[in-house]
Amino acid sequence: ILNILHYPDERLHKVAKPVEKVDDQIRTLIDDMAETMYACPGIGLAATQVDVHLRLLIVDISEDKTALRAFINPRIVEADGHTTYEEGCLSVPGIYEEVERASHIVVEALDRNGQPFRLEADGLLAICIQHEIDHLDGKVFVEKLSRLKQSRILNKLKKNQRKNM
Ligand SMILES: O=C(O)C[C@@H](Cc1ccccc1)[C@H](O)SCc1ccccc1
Ligand SMILES: [Zn+2]
Repeated sequence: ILNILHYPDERLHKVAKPVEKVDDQIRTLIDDMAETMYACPGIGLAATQVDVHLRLLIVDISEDKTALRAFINPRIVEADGHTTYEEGCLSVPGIYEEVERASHIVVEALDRNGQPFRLEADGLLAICIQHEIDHLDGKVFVEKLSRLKQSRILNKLKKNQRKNM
């Protein structure tokens, strides 16, 4: 199980670098990230969140954890429509806020064997992939909200940390 960085950790703002070679080390990282994600539980996880600043994310929105997909060097090549969803984030525990994103996307990426693929996604899968790619670009969903909401969230997180000390 890998340690997940918690907002407002500055490392969550680092921009991830492309994966040069899809080798066994990358495949081990994918497996470790999947184990970590399922344990939370979560339906998505970006390498940035486990302090590995490489352009790699995993998603599995299936109920029975049988649809794990790895996206290496993902690029959104088409994005249209609008949808809002009450998002959460494993790096911002306890915070859920409405976020607007594209409702349909086409993503190109490499899979865990280094093979290129193209995926069309709608609904929760599209939302999740956009949320994870934001992590690779050093963005956390709470930063899309108003300044007022962000300050209230930071205060709440600080209060939670004091409580857990
Ligand atoms: O922190 C993450 O990146 C994992 C996120 C992925 C996600 C966020 C918003 C909307 C969809 C996916 C979640 O914490 S995974 C937990 C979860 C589970 C079911 C539905 C939404 C979020
Ligand atoms: Zn997140």
